[in-house]
Amino acid sequence: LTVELDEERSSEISRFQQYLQINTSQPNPNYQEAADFILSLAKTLNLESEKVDFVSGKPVVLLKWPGKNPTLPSILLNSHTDVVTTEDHKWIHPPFLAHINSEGNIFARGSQDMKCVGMQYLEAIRRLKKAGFEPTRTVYLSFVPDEEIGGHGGAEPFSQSDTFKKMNVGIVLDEGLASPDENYRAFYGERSPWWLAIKAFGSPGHGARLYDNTAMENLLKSLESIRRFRAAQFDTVKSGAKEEGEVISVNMVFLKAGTPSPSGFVMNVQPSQAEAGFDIRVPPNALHDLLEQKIMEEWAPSSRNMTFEFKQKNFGRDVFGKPAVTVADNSNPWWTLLEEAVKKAGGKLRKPEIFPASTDARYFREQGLPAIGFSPMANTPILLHDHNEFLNQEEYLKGITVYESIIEAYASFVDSTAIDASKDEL
Ligand SMILES: CSCC[C@H](NC(C)=O)C(=O)O
Ligand SMILES: [Zn+2]
Ligand SMILES: [Zn+2]
Repeated sequence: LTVELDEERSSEISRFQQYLQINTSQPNPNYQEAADFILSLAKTLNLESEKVDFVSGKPVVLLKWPGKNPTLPSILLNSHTDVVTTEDHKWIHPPFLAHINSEGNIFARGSQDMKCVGMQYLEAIRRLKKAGFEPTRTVYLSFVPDEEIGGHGGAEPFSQSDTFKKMNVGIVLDEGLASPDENYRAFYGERSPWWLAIKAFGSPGHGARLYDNTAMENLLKSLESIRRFRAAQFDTVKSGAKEEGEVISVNMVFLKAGTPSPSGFVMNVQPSQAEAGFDIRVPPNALHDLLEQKIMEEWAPSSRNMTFEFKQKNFGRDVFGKPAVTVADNSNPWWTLLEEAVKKAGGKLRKPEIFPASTDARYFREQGLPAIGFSPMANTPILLHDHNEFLNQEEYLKGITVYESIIEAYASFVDSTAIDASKDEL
């Protein structure tokens, strides 16, 4: 049952609750209130702050903790301010109340994805400042809008802006996933979203007739082919040969066909068109050309009177055309520092993974920057986008300690090449 928290810990929890209580759910997020809240916290921490609308009405809040050596590349701690929608009546506690139950579980939309991380960054900085720590590298925090709908109003324009270039970012931290066991998870890349809609056309006709080339039949052939492909990919995950992030996933997300009638659908007319939509996720090293060919030749061939359209398509490539992944071994000091810092804070890390869905980290990787996805939530069921999303308060507080350790290590890190480079400039 709940442990009594001291005053400092109680205020950390209560600030988290306040952030969760701001309804920033898509499609109508209250961004202004969230921005005002973050700016008010920044003031209490003496951080420099700026609000930039790269897209009108979609504020990015930028905070800065200046380092002693501003010539060194900076650290960027990114989080998104929006959350996904909720079906309120299916929750045991209202999703924007941030109710804490007797076990210390804080129920709210965004408690895992990812208001926890945004607040933990700030609380870690609060603790580090109180302990008298001074960063060598500059630490930036970005609170960005619209991650849940693709980042086109947030991280995408931000990562491509002059404001971003001037920040001279050397490493980005962004969101990860909860872990049901005691090990934290860290992500060095992610699958690219391909959201595909296919349409089949065919001759309409009497519902009792058997004839070739109906729209439904044309679409069904695609569905059979896609289902076989999905099953084969899933089998390699089930057998343990591959991780979820290493295969192509294809899930049907809509089906649209039939001739409407006041009582539902006309039952004795075979319709002249039928559509289906798929959420496809493509691993960084997958062969894009082969998949595209498959879509053209098997899933939506024009020879079967079919067309297709991508609602979202990202190749996950950096500026050099290489898969946008971050090196996750000891040849990347940022990776080693993260591993050591987590350990020092008493945590354990699973081996690095490909994030199965999408995050804003892809935009920073596309700029050629290392970015690690990490949300310190161990012993926690994965509830992002689900009903009754919650995070335990003890786990939240532990996460702050983990970030204290990471931020201290990152902001103090001075490698020899960086020293040489900064000397050259003098
Ligand atoms: C195409 S952007 C959508 C982003 C969203 N992110 C997560 C983590 O759910 C997703 O993967 O669907
Ligand atoms: Zn998220
Ligand atoms: Zn999300």
